[in-house]
Amino acid sequence: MTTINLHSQVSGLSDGPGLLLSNSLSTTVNMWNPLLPALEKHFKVVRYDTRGHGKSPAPAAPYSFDDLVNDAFAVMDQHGLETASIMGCSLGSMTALGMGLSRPERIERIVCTAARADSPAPFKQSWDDRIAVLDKNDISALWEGSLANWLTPAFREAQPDSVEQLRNDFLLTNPEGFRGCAAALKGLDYLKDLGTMKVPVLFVAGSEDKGAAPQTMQEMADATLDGKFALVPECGHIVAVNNTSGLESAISDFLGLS
Ligand SMILES: O=C(O)CC1=CCC(=O)O1
Repeated sequence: MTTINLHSQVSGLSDGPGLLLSNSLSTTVNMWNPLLPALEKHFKVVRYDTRGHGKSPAPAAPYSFDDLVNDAFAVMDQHGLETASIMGCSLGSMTALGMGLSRPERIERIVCTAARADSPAPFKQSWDDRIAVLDKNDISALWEGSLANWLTPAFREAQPDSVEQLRNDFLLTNPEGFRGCAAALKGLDYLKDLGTMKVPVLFVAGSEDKGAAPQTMQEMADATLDGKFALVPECGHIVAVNNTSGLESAISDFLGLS
């Protein structure tokens, strides 16, 4: 498997325990900005742009979760993290699950926000529909559809600067990167393995998220050997942005932030 050099940033305690942050589809390292102050007091925080996103290169599609997992371990290696906890959002959460399943000895804890673990037919179809749009348009054609589930209407109204930041980063998504990640998402198949997961996992759902609905995530937690579930109220898919303090409360005990 070819290792590619992804864009990453490091902050927080240089000698602290590692925490790797993995972004969702069509976002960048910036999606974690609101949560950083709470994390940097306790961890060496390493965040990276998934391949095809932000400032990272976009190899030719398709990608698999094995590729994304390999990329993430390469980022850990690059920053001298033999072990780390991982927090993801959606695509990044699924990558975190793949890391925990494949090399549990390197992963302390996993926080999955806005995650799914399988790819039923309507989910697969939604990726084919988006790729069909992308065949005829540039990436901006997908923005409004994503935003509708990413952030609650109240947040969008109250925080236009946050929406603008997400939009700017969305437009950095390389179309090849989007296609590659969509292929990985269509092939997502971790649900059957969650019962053998050796790493503790906290699943955090936004109350209004339709793509990774609370019920789906509760079921994932139930299926996971050492799985827990938390609900963040008044919140869509991009939990770290939409309800930062709610996410902070949800992860506080699990990651030892208090
Ligand atoms: O972007 C979306 O609409 C939902 C999503 C699926 C995978 C991911 O990272 O976000």
